[in-house]
Amino acid sequence: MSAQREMKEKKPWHTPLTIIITVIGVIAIVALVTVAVLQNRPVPQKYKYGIVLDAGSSHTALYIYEWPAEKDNNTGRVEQKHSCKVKGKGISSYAAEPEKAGTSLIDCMREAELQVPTKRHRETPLYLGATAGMRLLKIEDSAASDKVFQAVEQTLQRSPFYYQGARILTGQEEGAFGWVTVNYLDDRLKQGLETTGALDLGGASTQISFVSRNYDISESPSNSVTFRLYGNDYNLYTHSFLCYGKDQVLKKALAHQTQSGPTKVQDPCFHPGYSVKRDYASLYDSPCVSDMKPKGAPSEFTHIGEGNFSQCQEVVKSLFNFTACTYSRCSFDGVFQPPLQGPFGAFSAYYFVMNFLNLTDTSFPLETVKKNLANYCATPWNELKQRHLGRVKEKYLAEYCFSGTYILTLLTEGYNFTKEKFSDIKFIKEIKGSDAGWTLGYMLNLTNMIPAEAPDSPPLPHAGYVSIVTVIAILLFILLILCLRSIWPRCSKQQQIV
Ligand SMILES: O=P(O)(O)OP(=O)(O)OP(=O)(O)OC[C@H]1O[C@@H](n2cnc3c(O)ncnc32)[C@H](O)[C@@H]1O
Ligand SMILES: [Ca+2]
Repeated sequence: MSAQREMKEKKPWHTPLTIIITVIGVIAIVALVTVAVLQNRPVPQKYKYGIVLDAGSSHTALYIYEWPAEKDNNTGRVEQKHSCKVKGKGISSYAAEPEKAGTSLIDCMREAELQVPTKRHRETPLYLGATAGMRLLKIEDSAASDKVFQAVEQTLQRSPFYYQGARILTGQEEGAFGWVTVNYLDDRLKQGLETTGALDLGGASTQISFVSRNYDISESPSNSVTFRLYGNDYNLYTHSFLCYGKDQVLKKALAHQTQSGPTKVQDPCFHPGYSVKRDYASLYDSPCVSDMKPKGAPSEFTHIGEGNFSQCQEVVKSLFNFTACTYSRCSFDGVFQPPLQGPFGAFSAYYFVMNFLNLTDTSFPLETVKKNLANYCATPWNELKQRHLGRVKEKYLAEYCFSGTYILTLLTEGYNFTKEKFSDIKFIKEIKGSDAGWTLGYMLNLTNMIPAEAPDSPPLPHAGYVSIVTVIAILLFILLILCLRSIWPRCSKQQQIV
């Protein structure tokens, strides 16, 4: 009898009640873990889309962006899904035959229809933003600019997407949205990190945008844009220089060298052995140079290369006005610029040109970069053609020496990037798979996808919350078992005594 009692006292959890509690506990824990795993398994992602057409001076490009459908209220990342380069030149080049500006877009619009799932077409916003090419056409011939827009609108309205309009961006918008794109893609805005300045070099205009601490925005209000993004305030300095894109600045350089109306121009910015006939009418056809056209010039001139970097730099420098400045400090042409600050990302033609010239590595001293460019400029034209033609457009190849010289001069003399500051510049094409440019920032702004305030988020991520609940449940269960183990012998003892 006493031996039996001892056995019961030593193994109280072998009673039917303890076994039932243990089984229920195990089932509860398995159920809890299963729910947690199922809840956290990846579900097939649904996306939303947005389309922006960048109608630049030299060409038009279509960008498709996508973001997770259930997260569009500010937490999902917007990424570039696809881009399409419209064949031919920019829409402003169709001033004489505006319908063609519309039809030129059709191929890329078809591509977009295939890229965006059909059931999303009607809700996908579609925007077109035109930049410096259309700004110049509007100055030159406002009626022609309107006709180009009408033609473009006709094509876009026929698309199945949710067309939201076509317009010319101001230079300020172009600069500011380029800055938003770069900093959004780098995740600098959400985290409130120091921002990256944006340098954009187009065909007809160029933009510089950066945040400069302690700068007085009231000194030049037209150069300042204020943003409140994710709970942080930014005072952005931005300026767009019309006629300082690389195509228009080349016209300015040639205009500068043909003021006496010569039949022959010896140009230090083109390679030795380069010789091409050009006509005065097409050189002076833009508002950037039209008022400089020499009177009584012949119909054409021979453009001859000399390949001399330092002389080329003198020609380029002469295009900037460094004397007129009514502010405390200026970049050039009397434009206010606060002190440069922070890292910079330089994209579009900055990247195309410096990448071709193998000069994107800014850890090299500026002097070395200049020496390499000087060697390149002195290379005979025939040698370059043999090396690159077939892979590089002849027009681009002929102009890399000029463009490289312009880029270095603009950065160092124009914006005042000193030897030390030069290494703060990174030449970039894209960030995490999305092209650097104004289009993404433009769409994020128009779709209100960057909130002014930081979104409130739960203190723990979902997976963390489930893990903690599971661990606590297991601990409680163990506690219960321990408790039963210590109480049960006494209970059973009492039962036995009774
Ligand atoms: O911003 P805007 O001034 O309106 O002009 P855009 O948008 O058309 O200008 P891009 O950045 O597309 O191109 C800038 C310039 O670079 C030229 N370009 C494009 N690809 C190039 C390459 O691979 N090599 C050299 N130049 C290139 C292009 O013809 C333009 O003159
Ligand atoms: Ca551009």
